[in-house]
Amino acid sequence: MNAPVLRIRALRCEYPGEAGPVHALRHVDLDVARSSFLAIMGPSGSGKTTLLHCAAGLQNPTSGSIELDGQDLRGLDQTQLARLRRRRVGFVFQSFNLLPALSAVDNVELPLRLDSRTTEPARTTALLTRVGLGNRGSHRPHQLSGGQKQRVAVARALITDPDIVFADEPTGALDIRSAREVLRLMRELADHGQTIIMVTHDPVAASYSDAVLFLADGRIVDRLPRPTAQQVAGRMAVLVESAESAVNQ
Ligand SMILES: Nc1ncnc2c1ncn2[C@@H]1O[C@H](COP(=O)(O)OP(=O)(O)OP(=O)(O)O)[C@@H](O)[C@H]1O
Repeated sequence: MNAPVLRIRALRCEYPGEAGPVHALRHVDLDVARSSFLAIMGPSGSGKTTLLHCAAGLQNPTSGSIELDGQDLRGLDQTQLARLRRRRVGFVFQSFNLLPALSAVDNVELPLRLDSRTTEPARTTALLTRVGLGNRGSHRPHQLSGGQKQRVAVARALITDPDIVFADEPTGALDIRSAREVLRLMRELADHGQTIIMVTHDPVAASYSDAVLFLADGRIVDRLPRPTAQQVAGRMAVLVESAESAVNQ
């Protein structure tokens, strides 16, 4: 593999808990290739969100290293981490997180404005066209369907030309048809060179990725390249069952 765009080594993350520390990530090593679409799955509480947040510079791990395109996040102070989040990564959330008072165009341009950078109307229009909403630029979120809102959110994530787009349950709030549209879009983006890391509970969503990483109890326990939804569902059933029997012991 060429130099990975994301390189994680010996990552551990603990939270304080009443009965001692909660080990959310125990020892995670991970290389993510540029232009790849990676899905992260695992039972509830297995550490998916923690891994996504650490990798995106939203949260400091307890120990271990994270390199984004060769830059070690460990040495960065909060201001530098905020700049890295604004410029080098994009986010897509289950709940869209669009500002209701702003048009689609203004929502897409928001990351540039927050970073005091100039906007280029032609680029915004091109991005909205790329996500299939070229004629919806003046619409506000309440005038858009769930799938359209999420496609605006994808365009917003792309406006800074990020190294990686992190998507946390991007189809969790969508009906099946809208979810498929968003997933097809993400697949197309990855085919055109965009690196995407997506946390999902949905085996069908995971089947759009190049590979699925399975977490259990804070560790990577399996990896499935070129996944089918059936294969993913089968592996998840085994992991959920063993997580449940561990809790009941
Ligand atoms: N802020 C926190 N304080 C204490 N414990 C936390 C905190 N955030 C997460 N945890 C714990 O860390 C572990 C991993 O949580 P995380 O949210 O990363 O899992 P997840 O796989 O994303 O779960 P889900 O699928 O339910 O969203 C869980 O045991 C969780 O209870």
